[in-house]
Amino acid sequence: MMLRTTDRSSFSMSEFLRDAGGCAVIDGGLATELEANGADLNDPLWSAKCLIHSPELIRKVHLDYLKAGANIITSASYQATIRGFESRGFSREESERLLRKSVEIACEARDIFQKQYAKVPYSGGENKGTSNRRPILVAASVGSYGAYLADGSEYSGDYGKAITLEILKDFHRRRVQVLAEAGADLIAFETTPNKIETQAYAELLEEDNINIAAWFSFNSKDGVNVVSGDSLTDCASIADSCKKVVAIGINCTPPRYIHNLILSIKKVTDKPILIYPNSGESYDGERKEWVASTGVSDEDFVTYVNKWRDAGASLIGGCCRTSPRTIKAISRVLNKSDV
Ligand code: MET
Ligand SMILES: [Zn+2]
Repeated sequence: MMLRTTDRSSFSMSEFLRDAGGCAVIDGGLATELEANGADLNDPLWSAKCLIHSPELIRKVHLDYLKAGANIITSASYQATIRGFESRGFSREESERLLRKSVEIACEARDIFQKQYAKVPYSGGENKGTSNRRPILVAASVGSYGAYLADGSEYSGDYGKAITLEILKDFHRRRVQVLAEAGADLIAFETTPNKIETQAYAELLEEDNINIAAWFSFNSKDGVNVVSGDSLTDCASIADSCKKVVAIGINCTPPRYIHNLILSIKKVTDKPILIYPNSGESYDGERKEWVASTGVSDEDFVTYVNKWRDAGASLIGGCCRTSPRTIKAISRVLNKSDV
């Protein structure tokens, strides 16, 4: 029997962006929208808890984002890790099955949307390049090692001296392989807090048995560097050098910082730039809640969108505490005709 491995590393972001009309809409916050739909995610697995208990809710939220105009939906695997599932009593096989399930749920939502809701279904293949239909990608989310630790270190990027490049590669390797083979179009490395993890992802993508395109997305809390204090341009340059990386950008960062960060990234890459800021509220890791005072309304958020596009971003969406309403507003600003 011949073994076939899926090779999605030849995915073309420029073709996708052309089909999407030059600019694409990323979905909004997944975990926070699951919470808005009633899920209790106060758990080290965060949104991945729903893979075990409420997959239908994940499908609904993906579908809500597609109905709001998203071109890219991001799977519920941000905090889904083999080690995390194993520590909850799942076997290695069951843990891998849950990872695959995150991608399958997103693919199901895309299928349902294309059959039931899309005004003009996307058929890909022979119809590629024809106008008047919305291309949709499934991105498999990979959150950082800090997200797995669930101790707030995805927002400090401080893993301590004991964590080496090899440890990070070993932590992510099988997870990325499983997600890559589950049918996603690309991997979304999200909320990447430091340079060492950026390097780990880049080296993993060069390995023979990982064949998928990826985007690298960083977070910042000062509008200049990534959250650890490492240089954003150093991190973006690592991403730029990696052939499998098809877009580079920023997520889960307050909207007010985004413009400057786009300009920094643009200095070191010609690859497409993606941004999906959070609502501007900040997460208090100790109290485990969002602090609302500096939040940006959906109206305010979308007033930034044209500015971000003019600065060079071509994939725009939202992260934590943004919702299908935010995505609908972004789609309208970007003139998506089918929303
Ligand atoms: N894609 C993830 C989500 O929206 C990103 C979380 S950032 C902490 O749930
Ligand atoms: Zn976020």
